[in-house]
Amino acid sequence: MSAENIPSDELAQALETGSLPPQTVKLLHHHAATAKQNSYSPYSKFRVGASLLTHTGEIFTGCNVENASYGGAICAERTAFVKAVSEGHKKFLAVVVATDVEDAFISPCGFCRQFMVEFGKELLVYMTKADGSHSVQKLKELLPHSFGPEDLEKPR
Ligand SMILES: O=c1ccn([C@H]2C[C@H](O)[C@@H](CO)O2)c(=O)[nH]1
Repeated sequence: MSAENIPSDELAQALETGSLPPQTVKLLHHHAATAKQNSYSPYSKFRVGASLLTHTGEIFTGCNVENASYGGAICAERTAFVKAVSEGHKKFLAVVVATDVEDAFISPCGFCRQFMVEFGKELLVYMTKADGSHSVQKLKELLPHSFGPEDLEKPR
């Protein structure tokens, strides 16, 4: 976890407006890009880092971790989520994904979208280019008509 937490007024603004202040996105991208340096991706050579902002302002990071079995690879987003959840966090405001791709905003894979929707559809997903410029969408826009924990509570 980062020692630098995000101030509560910025978190309140994010909840109200559905976006984070530019300096917060910049900080989160910096953390994601730093985590990307630890990417273990000898097979794809596609480095990914993610930073995850909790609703109380903590930042967790992750990178993709590949495996000789190929199918055992874990994406950067899921690494960050698992780190945060296993430290007791379950409410999140935003995730920022960083790659080395220069001319496209890389968005989370379908598996990660499903994994993340478990913890809330309102999550802000910041997709970035290598230079830190970004595109942002809510998870519910990236994964419409999703299946989630609430469905398991429906009468059957
Ligand atoms: O949003 C993404 C997309 C891909 N990957 C990883 C999985 C694999 O290690 C490599 C190539 O797909 O990139 C991520 O970590 N996050």
